[in-house]
Amino acid sequence: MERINSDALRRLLKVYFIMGSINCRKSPEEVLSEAIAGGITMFQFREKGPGALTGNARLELAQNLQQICRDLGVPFIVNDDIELAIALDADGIHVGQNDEPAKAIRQRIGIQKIIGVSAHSLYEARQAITDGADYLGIGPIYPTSSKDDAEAVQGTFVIERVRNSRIAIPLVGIGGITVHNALPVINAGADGVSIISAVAGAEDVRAAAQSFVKVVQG
Ligand SMILES: Cc1ncc(COP(=O)(O)OP(=O)(O)O)c(N)n1
Ligand SMILES: Cc1nc(C(=O)O)sc1CCOP(=O)(O)O
Ligand SMILES: [Mg+2]
Repeated sequence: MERINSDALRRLLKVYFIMGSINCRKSPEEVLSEAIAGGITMFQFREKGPGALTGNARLELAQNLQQICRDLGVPFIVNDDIELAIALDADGIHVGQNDEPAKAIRQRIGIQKIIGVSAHSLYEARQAITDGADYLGIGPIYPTSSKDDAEAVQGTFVIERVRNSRIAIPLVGIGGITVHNALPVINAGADGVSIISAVAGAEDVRAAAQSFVKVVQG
C-alpha cells in the first residue's frame, strides 16, 4: 500500500465532519448516517470534552461509527488517540501540537494511513510537513464553542500565509465554520472545511451537510 495521493485527499477534505457524543442532539450513529447521506466526505471521531464517554462505552461508539463509515464508504479518522486508531485499524489519525508528534505516529502506523496535524502558523505547518503530515487543519478561523482550549481566532490569515508560501499540502479550515462563512475559507486556499456544531447540532443534519457540499463545490 502507498501513501494517499494528495488530490484524492483534497477531495476527502471538502466537507470533513468531526463529532463525538457530546456534540449530538440525537444518537451519534443517527447523526453520522444522516451526515453521510448529506454528502460529508470524511469523518473524525472526537469523543472529547466534558461528559464525553470513556472506557468500553467510548470504544463501542467508535466501533459503531467506524462500521457506518465502512458501510457507506467514508474514511474514518481518530482524533488524538493513536492506540485506538491502531486497535481499530482506522484510516488515519488527527493530532495537534500538544499530542503525540506526527513523526513518531508515522513510524507506528506506516505510510498508508492518513495523518492530519493542526497548525497555527507557517512555522508549525512546515514542521508538520517535515514530520510526515498528509494534511493540515488550520484554525480557529472563527470563534468556536466546541473547543475550550482553542487558540486565538485567526480568520483566514494562516491559510493565506501557507498558500502564499507555495506550500501545496492539502489544507482544511476549522473553527466556527457555518454555511454562511465557509466560502472565504475556500477562497483563502483551503481544500475544504471541518465542521462540528453546524452539522452535529443541526435540526436537520442531512440538509446541513448538503448545504456545506453546495458551498464548497461552488
Ligand atoms: C481537522 C482538524 N483540525 C484541527 C483539529 C484540532 O486538533 P487539536 O489541536 O489536537 O485539538 P483537539 O481536537 O484534539 O481538541 C482537529 N481535531 N481536526
Ligand atoms: C476541534 C477544533 N479544533 C479547532 C482548532 O482551531 O484547531 S476549532 C475546533 C472546534 C470546531 O468546532 P465547530 O465547528 O463547532 O466550531
Ligand atoms: Mg488533539
